[in-house]
Amino acid sequence: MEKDADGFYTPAPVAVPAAEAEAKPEANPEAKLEDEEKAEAPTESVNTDLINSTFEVSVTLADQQADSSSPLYSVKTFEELGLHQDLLKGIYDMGFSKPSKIQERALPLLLSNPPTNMIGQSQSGTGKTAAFVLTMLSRVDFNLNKPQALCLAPSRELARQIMSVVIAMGKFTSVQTEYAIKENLPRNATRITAQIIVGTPGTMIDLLRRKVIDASGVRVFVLDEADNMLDQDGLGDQTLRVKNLLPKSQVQIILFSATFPDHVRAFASKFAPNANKIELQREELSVDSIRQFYMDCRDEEHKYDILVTLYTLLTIGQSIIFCQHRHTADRISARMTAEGHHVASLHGAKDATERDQIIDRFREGKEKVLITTNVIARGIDILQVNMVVNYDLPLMNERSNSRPDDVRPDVETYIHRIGRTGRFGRKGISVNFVHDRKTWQQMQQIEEQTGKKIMRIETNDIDVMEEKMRKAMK
Ligand SMILES: Nc1ncnc2c1ncn2[C@@H]1O[C@H](COP(=O)(O)OP(=O)(O)OP(=O)(O)O)[C@@H](O)[C@H]1O
Repeated sequence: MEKDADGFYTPAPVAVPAAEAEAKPEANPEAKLEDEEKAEAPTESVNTDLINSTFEVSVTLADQQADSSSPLYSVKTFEELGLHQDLLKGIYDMGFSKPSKIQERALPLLLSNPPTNMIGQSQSGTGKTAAFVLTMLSRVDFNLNKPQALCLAPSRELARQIMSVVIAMGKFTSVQTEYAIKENLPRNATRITAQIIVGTPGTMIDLLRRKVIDASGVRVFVLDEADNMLDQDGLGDQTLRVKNLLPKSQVQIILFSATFPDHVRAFASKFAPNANKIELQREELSVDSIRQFYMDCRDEEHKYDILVTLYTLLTIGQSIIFCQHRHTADRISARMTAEGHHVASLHGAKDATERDQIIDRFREGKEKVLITTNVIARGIDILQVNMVVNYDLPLMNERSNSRPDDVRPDVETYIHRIGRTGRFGRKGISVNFVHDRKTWQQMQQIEEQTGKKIMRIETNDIDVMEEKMRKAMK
C-alpha cells in the first residue's frame, strides 16, 4: 500500500464476499443491552440546537488550512466537491469556508455513483461528521416520506450532537429527522416517516423490529465511532443486528472513526465490503495541537489534591475530567462541590433527562468543569474545552486483560479522550495523573504506542506548573 504526500493510505477497494460480512456470530444477542441504553430513562422533547457555543472561540484557521501537512488542509473548495446548492448554503451558514482533508478526500468518493462503501479515518476534531452528514443529506429524496438514512453512535450525547449537525447542514432543505434514542419517541409512535434517523443501536433495533422504522427505503447506513460500534467486546453484536435488519443490497455503508485498531479492522472490512478506505498510520493518530503532560502524584488522595489545585486552570476555558468509574466521578464532584467549587458530573447511570441537561449546560458554558467517564470520551465536540484531565488512565476492560496484575491501557480511548480538546486546529492540553508504578508503566505504554511525548509537570511548584500549562494553552 502506498502512502501519498498527505499521509493518507488510499488503496484500491478490497473485495470481500458479502456473505463473509454476515458470518460473524451473534453471541447471545438478547443478553447484552448496550450499557448506554440500560441507563436511559424517559426524557422530554429534544433540544436540537446544540451547537450554540462556537461563537466565542476565535481561531485562525487560514494558516492551518493552507499547510499541506495539516489534517485541515485542502486544495479544493466545497463547490468542487459535488454538493447541492442547498447544502452549500448550510455549510456556509455554519461558518465553514474550506473543507478539511478528510472532507475533501471522502466526499467525492462518498457521493459518486454507484454508491460505494467507505471506511474513513481521520484525527479527532477534523470534521468527519460533516463528511457523513453531507452524504446522508445528499442521498435522501426529500419527496419521499420514509426512512432513507440511518446513523448510529455509541452514546445518546453523540447522537444528539450528530442530529444538531444534520439539522444545521440541512437547514435549507426540507429534510425530516427523528431520533432512535431511548424514550425520545412518543410511546404510541407506530411509524416513523422521517428520512434521516440518528440513534443508538439498542433503540434502533427495537424500532426496526417493531416496524416503526420501515427499512425498505434505507440507502445509507452510517456508523460514527465505527471501531467502537463494531467491537465485539462492546456494541458489535447490536450493530450487526441493525445491519441484518436492513435491505441486503442498495445500502451504502459508511464507517468513520479516528481509530481503527487491528482487532476491528478486519471485521470493518467485512461489515463494509469493497469499501473505499482512507486510513492513518498509528503515529498520526493524535493531533499535534494537543500538548500532553503528566503529573506525578503520591497516591489517590494526592490526585484529588492536585485536581483541586488545578481548579483555576480548569476554569480558564472548559475542562473534562475522565475517571474510570462512575462512583469516582460522583465522589470527586460531590467533594469538590462541598468544598465550594463549581463542577458537574455525567455518566451512564444518570437518567436521560438529567444527562441531556448536564451536557447542554456544559455546552452552553454554564458549567466549566465536567467530571465524567468514558461515556463522552468519543465524538463530543465542544470548542471551548481546552483541557482534558485523565484522573484515571483509560484501561482495557477485564475481558481484554489476561492477568489482573497486568492491566493494559486502552490507547484508543486515550486518543479519543484527549481529542475532546484541540478541535479543528485549536490548542489544547491534556494532563495524566500517575500515582504508582503500574500507572506509570501504563502511561509509558501509551507514549510508546502513540509515538507522542508526554511531558512531566512539577506538582510541588504551583507557579511553574501554572505558567507551563497556560503557555501550552495559548
Ligand atoms: N470545513 C470546516 N471548516 C470549519 N470548521 C469545521 C469544518 N469541518 C468541521 N468543522 C468543525 O470542526 C469541529 C470538529 O468536527 P467534528 O466533530 O466533525 O470532528 P470529528 O472528526 O468527527 O471528531 P471526533 O473524531 O472527535 O468525532 C466541529 O466544531 C465542526 O463544526
